[in-house]
Amino acid sequence: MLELINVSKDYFDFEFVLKNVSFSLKEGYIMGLIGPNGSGKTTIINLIMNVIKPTGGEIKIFGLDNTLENNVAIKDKIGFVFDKSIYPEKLNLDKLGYIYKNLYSNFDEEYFEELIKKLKISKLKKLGEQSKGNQMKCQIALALSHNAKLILMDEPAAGLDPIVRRELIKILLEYRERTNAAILFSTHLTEDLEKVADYITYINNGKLIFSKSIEEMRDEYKILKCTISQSKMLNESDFFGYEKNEYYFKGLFGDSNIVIPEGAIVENATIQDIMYYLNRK
Ligand SMILES: Nc1ncnc2c1ncn2[C@@H]1O[C@H](COP(=O)(O)OP(=O)(O)OP(=O)(O)O)[C@@H](O)[C@H]1O
Repeated sequence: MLELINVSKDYFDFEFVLKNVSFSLKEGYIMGLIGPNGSGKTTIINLIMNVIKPTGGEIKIFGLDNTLENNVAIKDKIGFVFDKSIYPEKLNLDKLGYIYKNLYSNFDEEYFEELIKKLKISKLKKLGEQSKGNQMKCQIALALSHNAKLILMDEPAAGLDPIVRRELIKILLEYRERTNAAILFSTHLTEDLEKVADYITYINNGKLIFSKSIEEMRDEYKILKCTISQSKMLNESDFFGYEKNEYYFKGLFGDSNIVIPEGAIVENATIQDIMYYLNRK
């Protein structure tokens, strides 16, 4: 469905913003794209959308090279949300719905109306007169309105309140159920991903750190918490990252052979723990 093979991007030939990134996503699965600010998430989404060109590597969508000659066929089946609204501010959802109906071969008017109701947005208010969160909701309704088989979303939950974020998760799960689409979305809101993602792809500094299923991640990364005196018997180099002060030690590890000090607590790492401690190497 979506495959990135050794994709690299640099600007002005000197600084790589992405280096040899490879991962794939199958239909019917939801993948969260995570990474610190400036790590390359938006660049990846823009490359998949063919808005910018890679310096090296290949991107395949529905088995087709995402180059210009396949652009129309591919775009027809992609629903997208960018981190900033790309539509003229004087348009409203009513007009945009009309444009989408003419642009996409599978526009579903009934479902579009349903989404507008669920997201509680106005069809008639101009985009420029709507709050940032509501502009995002408009993009989401449009992205899901035409039976796209691949949904790409760059920070769709940014600026949404917690209630709407929950609704968005429900909508994405329902959409996947309806269409068996693949959904890739970038976010800093890792607790949302715990609820919805099947796979996590972690980018840091333009490099792929991992692309794994949530189950693999849970098996592979654990958190150990103990007092500083209990930690004396630990080998700190066994940890991907850790923090300690004069009272406690907390670290991320993966090796099931490490000896756990008596009284220490071992628990599953959250996505946020994994990002945080891998960054503290
Ligand atoms: N047009 C450009 N010219 C030069 N460098 C660019 C350009 N666009 C992006 N970059 C650089 O590419 C790197 C990755 O940026 P990108 O926007 O993909 O990160 P991100 O992971 O989406 O960040 P954030 O979480 O802050 O949105 C950054 O260092 C950025 O400065």
